[in-house]
Amino acid sequence: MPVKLVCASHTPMMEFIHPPADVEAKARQAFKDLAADVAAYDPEVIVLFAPDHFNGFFYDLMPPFCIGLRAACAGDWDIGHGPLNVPEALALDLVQALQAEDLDVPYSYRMQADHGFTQPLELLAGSVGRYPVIPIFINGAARPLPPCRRAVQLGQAVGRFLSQRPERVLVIGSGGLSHDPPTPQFGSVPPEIEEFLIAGRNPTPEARNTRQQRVLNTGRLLAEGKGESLRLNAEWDMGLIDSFSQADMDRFMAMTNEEILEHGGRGGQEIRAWIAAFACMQAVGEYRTTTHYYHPIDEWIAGMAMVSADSVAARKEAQA
Ligand SMILES: O=C(O)CCc1cccc(O)c1O
Ligand SMILES: [Fe+2]
Repeated sequence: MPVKLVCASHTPMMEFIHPPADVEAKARQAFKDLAADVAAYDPEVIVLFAPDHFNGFFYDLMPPFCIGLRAACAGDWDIGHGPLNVPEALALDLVQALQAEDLDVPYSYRMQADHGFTQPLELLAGSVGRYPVIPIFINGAARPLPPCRRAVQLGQAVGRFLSQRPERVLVIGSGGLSHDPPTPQFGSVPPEIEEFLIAGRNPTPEARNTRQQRVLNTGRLLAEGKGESLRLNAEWDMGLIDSFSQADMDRFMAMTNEEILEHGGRGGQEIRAWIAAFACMQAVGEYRTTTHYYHPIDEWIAGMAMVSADSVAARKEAQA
């Protein structure tokens, strides 16, 4: 029944390209401090909302959401390998609880979890397999995207399910405040890239490397004030954090894809993961947030933020 939330940006570029040393040190320390909080909380299960980046989900069958009943690391950016520790019976119960609420949620017995999932598990939970985790994919990359209000509704329904459960739960939302990585967009790319977007699972190491170099190059250019990618937008990001802190779900129910793209860039669409996570938290009860970190880090193409939330009831108990 107790639920704690952590939402954080991800950026697999962390091990490959470096911002000024003091910026990097503070970001890493903030992740370490949060990981210590997570270890102290000692979750019995993690519910992880995260996007994919054409590593595990493709246009041959693109769901708006997907609950992993079994899942393994996709292997992109060399983060994590092998299976996630999914509590299969509990995940199946969740699917059925959502169905009972008329939410037609897709599920998978062979989900590939990319860095959207694996990086927060490594940074916040110590390793991919450390705690039982129910991975919930939210499409934030493949247009047409599910409306933000669907992420609110999904999150709330997951929260209602968790309210009925005895486990100590950590809810994680992974990804995007403002950032604009060079993820190819169907409709404006040549046929061979379209083919990749439709059926590009399990690429060769060479293909993976080519893609990653392109992302790293975009980071280099952004840090030099060059390139095509949208600048990071601290004002937009702080506004989002503020809305989450106020549990302003009305804003997210009405948030449009165009608005996100304009202010937050292509990667900004990943905000759906935070939206679902906070909607989940809100359905469990009143909460208070703590902003642990924010800094726009060009080299990492990330409005890098870390925010946690604890339920007011749990805080009162802790004080008593
Ligand atoms: O691998 C990719 O295609 C994109 C990697 C990537 C980079 C910066 C921020 C992100 O959120 C992200 O996902
Ligand atoms: Fe991402």
